[in-house]
Amino acid sequence: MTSPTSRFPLITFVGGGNMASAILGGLVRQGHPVDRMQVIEPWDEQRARLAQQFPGLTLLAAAGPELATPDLVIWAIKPQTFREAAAAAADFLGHPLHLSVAAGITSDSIARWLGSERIVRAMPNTPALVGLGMTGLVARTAVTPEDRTLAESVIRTTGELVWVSTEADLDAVTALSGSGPAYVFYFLEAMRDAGTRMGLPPEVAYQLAVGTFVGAATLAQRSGEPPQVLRERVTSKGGTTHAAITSMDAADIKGLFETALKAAQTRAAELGQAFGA
Ligand SMILES: NC(=O)C1=CN([C@@H]2O[C@H](COP(=O)(O)OP(=O)(O)OC[C@H]3O[C@@H](n4cnc5c(N)ncnc54)[C@H](O)[C@@H]3O)[C@@H](O)[C@H]2O)C=CC1
Ligand SMILES: O=C(O)[C@@H]1CCC=N1
Repeated sequence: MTSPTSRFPLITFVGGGNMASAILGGLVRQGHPVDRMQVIEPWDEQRARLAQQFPGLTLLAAAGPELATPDLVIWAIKPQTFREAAAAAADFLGHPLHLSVAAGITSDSIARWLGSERIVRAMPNTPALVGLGMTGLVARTAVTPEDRTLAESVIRTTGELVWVSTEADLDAVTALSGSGPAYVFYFLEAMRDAGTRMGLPPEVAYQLAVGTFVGAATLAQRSGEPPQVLRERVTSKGGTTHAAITSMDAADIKGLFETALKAAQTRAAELGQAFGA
């Protein structure tokens, strides 16, 4: 007999860490039944955590015959362990769509390991945990429009998405929005610490910094105006902002930022080479 929830695709996660939890959370929030999802996660403590967070979820310590039936397999493991996990799963797999969130690992490698061409690569970010993720996606040529729709429907539960044309573009996405939340947290630390050195209590400095990021990002999103216009509106002639931006320009913060992002992009390609096939 057909289960009343069987209209939902059956999804298996390989790896049940941060990213898998973020996507699982998004799916559950949007009403995807837990009995249409399963997770392969070898670490006992992490399985216990998932069991508590998502009661009723099927949790498996290793790949097995359960992998024959899913419509979608989400690879949410580290680039370093992907090859080993793929080897352990390959013999059990049916013919699902594969969605990988691993940084750097190319779809050529994944296709070779899994013997499948139906591969979408995604680069999400951790704000997916609160439904405000930003994900870049790229599809291998064999991926059908229906496959794209399935991948989109899953990722959309975690926030916004954009499709890019090439896997090289996905390395740039990785450097920009994949790693990007860490840059924001880094600035939050710097602003909190600077505020504290200027005499504010740390918690007040931190509250001001977070509120400023949320407010400025929301303003940029809603106004649709270019960031330099928004910046100029803050910058009074001969005023305080001008003093700060002049100091940042003198230190070439924008140039340093570009160097940093290019380092992340290069690292994504290196991970693909080092841990791919
Ligand atoms: N954390 C982030 O901000 C982002 C991470 N990513 C990518 O997501 C992937 C996963 O990252 P996280 O979730 O942060 O890592 P994580 O370390 O939180 O999760 C990985 C999980 O995989 C499990 N695992 C290890 N070997 C396994 C195997 N053979 N089979 C099944 N599971 C296995 C580990 O026990 C762990 O729980 C990485 O490839 C990373 O590049 C992508 C975007 C953002
Ligand atoms: O740092 C990393 O390698 C992963 C990919 C993007 C964010 N975290």
